[in-house]
Amino acid sequence: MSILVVGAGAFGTSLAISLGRKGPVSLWARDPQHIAEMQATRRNTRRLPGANFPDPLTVTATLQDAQTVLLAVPAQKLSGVLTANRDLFAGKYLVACCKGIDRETGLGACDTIAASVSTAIPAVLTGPSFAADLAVGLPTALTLACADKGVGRTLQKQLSTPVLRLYRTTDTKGAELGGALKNVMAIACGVAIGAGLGHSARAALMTRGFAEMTRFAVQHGADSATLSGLSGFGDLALTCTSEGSRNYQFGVALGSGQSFDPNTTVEGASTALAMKKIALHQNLDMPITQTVARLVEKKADVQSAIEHLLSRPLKEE
Ligand SMILES: NC(=O)C1=CN([C@@H]2O[C@H](COP(=O)(O)OP(=O)(O)OC[C@H]3O[C@@H](n4cnc5c(N)ncnc54)[C@H](O)[C@@H]3O)[C@@H](O)[C@H]2O)C=CC1
Ligand SMILES: O=C(CO)COP(=O)(O)O
Repeated sequence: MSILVVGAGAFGTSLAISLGRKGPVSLWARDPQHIAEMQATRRNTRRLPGANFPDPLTVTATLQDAQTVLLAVPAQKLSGVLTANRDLFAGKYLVACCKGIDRETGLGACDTIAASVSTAIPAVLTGPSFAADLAVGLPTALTLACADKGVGRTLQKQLSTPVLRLYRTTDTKGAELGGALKNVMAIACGVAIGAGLGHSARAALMTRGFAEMTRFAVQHGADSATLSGLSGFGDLALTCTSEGSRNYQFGVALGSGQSFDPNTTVEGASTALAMKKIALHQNLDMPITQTVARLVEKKADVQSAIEHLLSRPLKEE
């Protein structure tokens, strides 16, 4: 069964390389010059230098007809890509590989897919995985979530490799919310480290952040066990403690008053704003997410954000 990867950023490219070591896979990019470069060099030097393309990987300018489509564009671009390709994607297995909530609609990836391509079967591939690790074949374990059990089994088998181990669940809500919210917590942890608050403060933020993620996800129909798995706790652990994470790096820059390249994909920034809106509408207490949103919007400075979090009423854990 054929595989198409949509989006030749760091993650899409790493997935295509990883799966291309097992069999045929097409990698679609939107920029003709980028495509020509990748076809000539058999590398993606713009986004993922250092990993060669295996022979079965084809770089393509036209979206190929494939039953399994991995959507590896940033979350804020997902809806546009789906709408533009509604007919081609009808009836396909659409696997969202992005980690975020749409700022306009407040929807996660599966609901965004359902809203744009109602006949497709949505799935989510998420969990702790740096593109650079995956591309060079380092062992990685991810969650594959699909509400349709049969399709979930098919995708698990098709997308697993000897070094990419997929665990299956039907809890798409838990998987996508874990991946989206951990990015917000990674920004918060970066801010703490950047502002010199120390590792104990980071551990506190990770723990209270995990409680916040789980509370929100369960209220929205997720299973708390999913949040404790690779897509929640696993990715939180990786992203909040690693300088390889762009969300964490963005937080460090905010916390230390340094500039940050605005072209870098930082999913947690948009997701914090989306979540802030949802929390307001649903009257939910999400102190860390709301604080990150205020920092992103420049409605608070780091010092007042820290003071705000520390002055909240004392409560039971
Ligand atoms: N980089 C990583 O290690 C990982 C990234 N992810 C997730 O993967 C998603 C993509 O991230 P990256 O690949 O790292 O970002 P990236 O910034 O490296 O690449 C994004 C790609 O999307 C393409 N793109 C943007 N808008 C588009 C549109 N409208 N149509 C077609 N293509 C478009 C860009 O040209 C670019 O190639 C994010 O949600 C991220 O959270 C997940 C796991 C690991
Ligand atoms: O999601 C990731 C690792 O699992 C990548 O994190 P960043 O987007 O913060 O780089």
